Amino acid sequence: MQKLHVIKIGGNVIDNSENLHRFLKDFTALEGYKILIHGGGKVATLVSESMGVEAHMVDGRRITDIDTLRIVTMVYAGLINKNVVAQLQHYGTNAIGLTGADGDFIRAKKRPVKTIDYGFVGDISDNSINPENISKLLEAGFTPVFCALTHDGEGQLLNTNADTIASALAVALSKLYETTLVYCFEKKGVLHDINDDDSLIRDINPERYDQLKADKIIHSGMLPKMDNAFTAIACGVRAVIIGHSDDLGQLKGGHSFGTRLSN
Ligand SMILES: Nc1ncnc2c1ncn2[C@@H]1O[C@H](COP(=O)(O)OP(=O)(O)O)[C@@H](O)[C@H]1O
Ligand SMILES: CC(=O)N[C@@H](CCC(=O)OP(=O)(O)O)C(=O)O
Repeated sequence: MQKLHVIKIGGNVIDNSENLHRFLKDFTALEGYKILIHGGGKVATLVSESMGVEAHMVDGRRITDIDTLRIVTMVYAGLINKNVVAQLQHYGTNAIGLTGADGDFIRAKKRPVKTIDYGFVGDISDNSINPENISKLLEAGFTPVFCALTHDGEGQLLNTNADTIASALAVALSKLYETTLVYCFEKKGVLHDINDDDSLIRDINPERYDQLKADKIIHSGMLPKMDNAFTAIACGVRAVIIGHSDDLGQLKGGHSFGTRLSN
């Protein structure tokens, strides 16, 4: 089996042009098949509020009414995706920018209304990604760059968390490739103390994760990220790394970095 890296980059890195450029250069230098997924929640919130549309998040998910959907479509599929693709072309990666609607690569279902109406937020279910179709792009020499939008197959775009898209892509593609999922953000990895980069936790298994959650060492945005990561491992992804975008270059020599999750 050939190797594949599925790499997600978070909103705080996208927001910092120096970090973003360093990351995109290191991403280009990484050999073999790769797919990039970017978030951009922070930029979407800024643009939304500048247009007079208040941003609401519940459990790390954006309440996406029709005005918010229009804004996130402009920001994720337009502003961020096309800038990332243009920079990657500049560094020498033949990137192709995509939403889940392009090529029918990622379908999702609008989240049903229970106690909360999330609006146009999509959940990805099993078999909603066809890995063979994405593989055709990889084999043709393209590097897919996905933003945080999916579609329902009936003409409706949906907003889907970028960590979830990365995990779902990694799981689907692990049927064809030996896949490593990498979550890059602005910290060294999962930390004992989020203000101390020297407090990196190098390995976490599900038992340790339960303990770290109970001790409130892991909280907020890191919770859904870890849940997505453990789901990926349970479903066939070979390894998951959570670490700083500046350290991606370490993968080049076959080294690891940040926090490594295992079963
Ligand atoms: N133990 C921890 N170690 C590192 N970050 C943590 C931890 N617990 C909570 N966090 C928070 O999780 C955030 C990352 O989640 P999120 O903002 O969703 O990431 P992304 O930028 O990739 O979208 C960090 O910025 C940090 O504030
Ligand atoms: C449904 C939902 O919440 N979608 C996310 C998609 C962007 C994202 O995931 O961005 P980060 O990775 O930068 O957080 C949102 O709109 O914020």
